[in-house]
Amino acid sequence: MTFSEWLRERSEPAWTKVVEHRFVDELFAGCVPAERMRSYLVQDYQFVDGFLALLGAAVARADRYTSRLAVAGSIGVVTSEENTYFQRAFDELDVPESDRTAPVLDPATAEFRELMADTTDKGSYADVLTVLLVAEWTYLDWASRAPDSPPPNFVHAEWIALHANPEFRHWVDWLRAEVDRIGEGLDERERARCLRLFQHATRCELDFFDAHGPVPPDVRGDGPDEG
Ligand SMILES: Cc1ncc(C[n+]2csc(CCO)c2C)c(N)n1
Repeated sequence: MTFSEWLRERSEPAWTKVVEHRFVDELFAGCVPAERMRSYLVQDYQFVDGFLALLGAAVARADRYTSRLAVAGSIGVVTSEENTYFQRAFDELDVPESDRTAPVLDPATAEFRELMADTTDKGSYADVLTVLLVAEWTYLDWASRAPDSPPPNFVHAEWIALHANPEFRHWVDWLRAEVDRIGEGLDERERARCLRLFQHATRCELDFFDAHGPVPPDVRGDGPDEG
């Protein structure tokens, strides 16, 4: 078993709960209510900000030029196609300026950003890759379940298409191979540390989807679900 497979297996059942989340099924069916799609994307834009900083740390800490190049290539995607999607979706969903730039963060977003910020500041190249891998691989895995026919609304359809395409698969394949390569040089303690990070990031992904329902109000404890 490769190191990346081991990390994922040891992060069950949370991993599969992310990949098969109800939010994903609703997205495929094009029936995430606008209010929930809005809150998800507003929070995710804040996630992507921290994620971009983490990609920067990967460029800085990579042990060779070809790895820096591969990571830098993915930065181009986040800053171009992905960024225009957010702007167009925000327009479609009438997201006010304040929520685009400085929304109140959900606890799930805040925790994920803290994990990424800590890793950006203090993590080794292996640590940085581990957190990146969870964020990319979970998204590839859920998107791989997408039905052939896209939902009619572009906000739903493009969010699926951004993660269900051969370029994205290629990038995640590269990340996995890179984690496997770096994993070979790690000692026991460093591997255990990567596993803890992988499990923590997987839990953050699950909390992130859970925060955008549908979860009964008594479970979230913050009033009726308006979706
Ligand atoms: C909570 C959360 N986790 C993971 C992703 C996936 N993701 C983040 S940036 C990016 C661009 C490709 O490199 C992708 C696919 C997300 N959007 N939101």
